[in-house]
Amino acid sequence: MARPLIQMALDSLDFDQTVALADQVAPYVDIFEIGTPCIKYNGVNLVKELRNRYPDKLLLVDLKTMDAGEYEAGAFYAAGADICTVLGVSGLATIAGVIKAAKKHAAETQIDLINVADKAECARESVKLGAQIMGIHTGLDAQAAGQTPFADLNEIAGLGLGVRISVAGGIKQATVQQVVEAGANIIVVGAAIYGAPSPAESAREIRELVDAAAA
Ligand SMILES: O=C(CO)[C@H](O)[C@H](O)COP(=O)(O)O
Repeated sequence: MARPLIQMALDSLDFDQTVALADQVAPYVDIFEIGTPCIKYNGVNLVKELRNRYPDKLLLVDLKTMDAGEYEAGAFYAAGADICTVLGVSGLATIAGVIKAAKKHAAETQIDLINVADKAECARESVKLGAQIMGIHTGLDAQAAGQTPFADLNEIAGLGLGVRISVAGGIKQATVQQVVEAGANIIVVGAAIYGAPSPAESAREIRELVDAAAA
């Protein structure tokens, strides 16, 4: 099995804390995600800062775009994003716009399937448009209501779409093996790392668990 990537969700609002957390976990993760509240608060300058600081890491900007896809995402790809997210619920015109912006910068587009009623249909149509990554995502509010991403991951992984699958939503040490075995190519972790007494130690553990599960 190809080594799954670990994506660190940087979900603080504070610019300096975000950069400091990235520095702590950098040895153990493959992708830095600038989370949605974080990018809304800090904007394109944080993309430029992380791009300059980490030229060799993948950088995902979790825009969760809902409209004006090409226009909104274009600025973030231009600033150095490798991947931007667009909401599946936004519709195919907006998804196509983000994909168009990504192509201009030789970058990629992730579809966030959060709250999409027919996730399989949305995923199939997005792949036809050229999206490279499907994001299975149980958001923080849904997590608080007791939901998990595992059933959705199994459904979308089972479609055999030939694109990478990302999974997010409370993933932690205890669930890493389950999501790797279910077929996730990108494991997103936020609170289980940034909420730990030692984020670096937690990231190191998750790296070991992901690599062991994929071996
Ligand atoms: O995109 C997000 C919320 O919308 C989070 O970044 C994502 O859910 C990962 O964080 P956690 O591991 O804490 O769930």
